[in-house]
Amino acid sequence: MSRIAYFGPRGTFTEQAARALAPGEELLPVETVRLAMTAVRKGEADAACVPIENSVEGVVPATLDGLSESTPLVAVAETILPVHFSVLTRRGGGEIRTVASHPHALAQVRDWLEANLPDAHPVASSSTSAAAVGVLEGDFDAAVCAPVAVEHYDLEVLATEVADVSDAATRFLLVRRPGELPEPTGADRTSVVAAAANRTGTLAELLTELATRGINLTRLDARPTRSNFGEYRFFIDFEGHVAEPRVLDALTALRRQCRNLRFLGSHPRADGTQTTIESGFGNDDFVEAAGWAAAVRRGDLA
Ligand SMILES: O=C(O)C(=O)C[C@]1(C(=O)O)C=C[C@@H](O)C=C1
Repeated sequence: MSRIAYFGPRGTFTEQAARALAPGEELLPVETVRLAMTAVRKGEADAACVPIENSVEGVVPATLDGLSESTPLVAVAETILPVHFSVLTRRGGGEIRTVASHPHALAQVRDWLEANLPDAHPVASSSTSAAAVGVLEGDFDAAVCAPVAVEHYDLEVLATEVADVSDAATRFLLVRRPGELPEPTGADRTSVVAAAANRTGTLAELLTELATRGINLTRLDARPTRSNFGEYRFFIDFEGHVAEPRVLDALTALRRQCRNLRFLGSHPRADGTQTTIESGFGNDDFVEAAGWAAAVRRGDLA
């Protein structure tokens, strides 16, 4: 049985994601995204489940930073969960003066809080279920949580299906130490992080390497390198799998442009969207062209 560390404590959306990504495996709740990754790096867990991006609030910075620091980890699977919250309070609790949750969660229920708990003060907690623990312990009066939290914490449900954007969703990754890659499926995502040099056109050069190979981007984010003010790491997700000749060709070109490039994995997309391949950019086109060039090199052209 594998051991899967996840961003906890028990009752987070990430726990739900971990159950979906690793059914039947042993789950290990840890306090932060970073500690979940550290558990994998140290060999205390085989994989970690972490949130990567939300359709309303965007990326989870702790996950991007965790993927670019220390020793490499690669994403081997992902899942997308719809995000509707439950608001939990202490049993028989009185006035609600503070309402706690993960900052990503609070940002997704701002309108609801304004309309329903206008006098409650929002307080950031390390995760949605850490907020539930805080309510139990008397630190806050209400918590905005994943619906499963109520199964773990003896709290009263004040509201369910709370979401300012009704079809909000969060994507989660399962990350491991580098090893065998998942097989390509035709609906895959490849991720890299590049610390590009601070000079004119570097980002444009990297993106051009993908564009000229007909590779569609699915996400682009920047995070500061933390060493020099104004220097960034670019997190680039794109369609395709590194087992495909055109993607491997693009990756090789990115590495040529940027020595500080980290491969973050190729894995099936949770939404099942097939890779769009325009005419002339197919894997067969790349193989045929490479064969032709090799023949030229050998002097074999008829
Ligand atoms: O705290 C949790 O329950 C989490 O799993 C984290 C997280 C996030 O960071 O995006 C996951 C889903 C929701 O969007 C809100 C919080």
